Amino acid sequence: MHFMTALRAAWQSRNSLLCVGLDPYPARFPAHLQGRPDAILEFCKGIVDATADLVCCFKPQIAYFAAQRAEDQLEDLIAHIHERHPDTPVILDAKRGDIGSTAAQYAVEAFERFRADAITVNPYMGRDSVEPYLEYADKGVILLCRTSNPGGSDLQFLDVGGGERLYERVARLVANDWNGSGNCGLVVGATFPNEIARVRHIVGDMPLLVPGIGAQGGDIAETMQAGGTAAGTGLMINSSRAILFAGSGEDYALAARRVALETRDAINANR
Ligand SMILES: O=C(O)c1cc(=O)[nH]c(=O)n1[C@@H]1O[C@H](COP(=O)(O)O)[C@@H](O)[C@H]1O
Repeated sequence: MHFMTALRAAWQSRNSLLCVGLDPYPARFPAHLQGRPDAILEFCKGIVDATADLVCCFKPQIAYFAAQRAEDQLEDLIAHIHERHPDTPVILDAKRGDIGSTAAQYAVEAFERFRADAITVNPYMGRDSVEPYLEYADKGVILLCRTSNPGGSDLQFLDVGGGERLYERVARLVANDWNGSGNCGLVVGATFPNEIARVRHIVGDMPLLVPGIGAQGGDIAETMQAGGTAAGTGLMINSSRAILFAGSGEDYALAARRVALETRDAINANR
């Protein structure tokens, strides 16, 4: 199924705009999982199974798996999500960016090896560097636009002419030129609600991945006001650490579910 079709269906069926980010950090795992060779997979499966009915998508961050030599566990985790929660799209957060021939290999890695439904991509190297992902017309390609970190302003806020800022140019380019297959989305941080509103104005109803609530302190109400569409959807609002590490005991998945539920409900209260 097309990523966008699956996302829209999940927004409706789950009544949720929440994306749970899967950033497994072994030092924060509960004691009963510490030291197990499959700890990353088991930790993430616990979170996924406890929260799947509350989310519109999951977003594993590849660095947390690669740093632990656990790419095989990432493959197994995504297979588990497809098998047990088939209506829940998976965004592989990899923020790739390279020349076309190399990008083609990254696209194979994301969509064929890991079987992700969407990937995050850095647009800085331009259209030909993004083309190999766009060619997978049923997969989502989610481009960094206005990132949540403070240093994002160093470049993304530069005036690229006529008062237009770089992140606005990215939004305009993606909406007008790169989205021929309707499979593009943009990343805009919850820590910058004014920019979420600017991007929403530029791109219409295009889905926005919005990290930055929870551990980074972004405001849910401001995010919703700035980025929600007329239909009350259009957003994948990501929270990782605040949900993953809500508890530190054997019942960590229950604690994660409690925070995921609160977060989903806080989002819905502002739709
Ligand atoms: O592309 C992303 O997901 C992303 C973009 C961005 O601008 N800021 C950002 O925090 N992220 C990711 O979103 C997640 C945020 O995690 P928490 O701050 O723990 O909720 C991490 O996986 C980041 O890598």
